[in-house]
Amino acid sequence: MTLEDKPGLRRWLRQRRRAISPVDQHRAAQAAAERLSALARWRHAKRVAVYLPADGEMGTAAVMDAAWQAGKAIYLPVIQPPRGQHGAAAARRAGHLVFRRYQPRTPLRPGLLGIPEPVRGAAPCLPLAALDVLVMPLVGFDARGRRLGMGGGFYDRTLAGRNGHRRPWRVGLAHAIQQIPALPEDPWDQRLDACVTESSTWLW
Ligand SMILES: Nc1nc2c(c(=O)[nH]1)N(C=O)[C@@H](CNc1ccc(C(=O)N[C@@H](CCC(=O)O)C(=O)O)cc1)CN2
Ligand SMILES: Nc1ncnc2c1ncn2[C@@H]1O[C@H](COP(=O)(O)OP(=O)(O)OP(=O)(O)O)[C@@H](O)[C@H]1O
Repeated sequence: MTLEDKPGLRRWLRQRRRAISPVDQHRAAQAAAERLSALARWRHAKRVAVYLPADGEMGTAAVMDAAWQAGKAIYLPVIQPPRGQHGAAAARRAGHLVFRRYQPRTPLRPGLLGIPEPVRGAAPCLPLAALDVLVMPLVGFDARGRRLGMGGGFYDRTLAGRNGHRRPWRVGLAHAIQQIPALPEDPWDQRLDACVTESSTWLW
């Protein structure tokens, strides 16, 4: 495997992430939540998008509890297939994300790729530009803020073409073992503004 091989890197990093024990997962998520809560951009944010962890991703329960307690509104990503099309295959090809409000009692249902999402109608949608902070899940990141995701291209497509607009601050949340020296970068890849792990805070 070379560092240019995104699918190989993804498999290897996902395996490492899944191998973290539940106790270590919990400890790491607490530590990462404290680090994130200390950042000024986070403290000043009123509307934040988070994710529900899957496949060993850094946990977000502590982050969400802290956000609710601080009076922030939380939003979760919902996969949208391209206009006029349906199903997981269409979503994978050209889908993007919208963000739905999530409160402690909002009903969830598995979305097109199996990750739970607030059900339609139960929660209002917010345009990306109205979010102050976008907490992004990731498979890998490097020392320059490049991000490797699960491979759907959803965050990349959702953020594409928004560089001149008001845009949320993009912070990755990850385990330290997800950092690698240098990731390959494709022209459509969207970089992180910051990344928080259980042991470090990176600001770019
Ligand atoms: N927690 C979390 N939520 C998220 C993302 C994410 O990366 N993490 N996404 C970031 O884009 C979007 C979902 N993207 C996804 C991309 C690929 C797979 C995936 O490959 N899942 C299975 C196969 C499931 C299937 O095909 O039905 C797998 O793990 O192999 C899942 C979600 C929105 N929500
Ligand atoms: N702005 C875009 N316009 C069109 N296609 C895009 C765009 N961004 C990404 N894609 C497509 O999405 C696919 C997956 O991209 P990539 O492997 O970089 O995903 P990822 O960053 O790992 O996933 P995610 O953002 O969902 O976490 C690529 O094949 C690419 O063609």
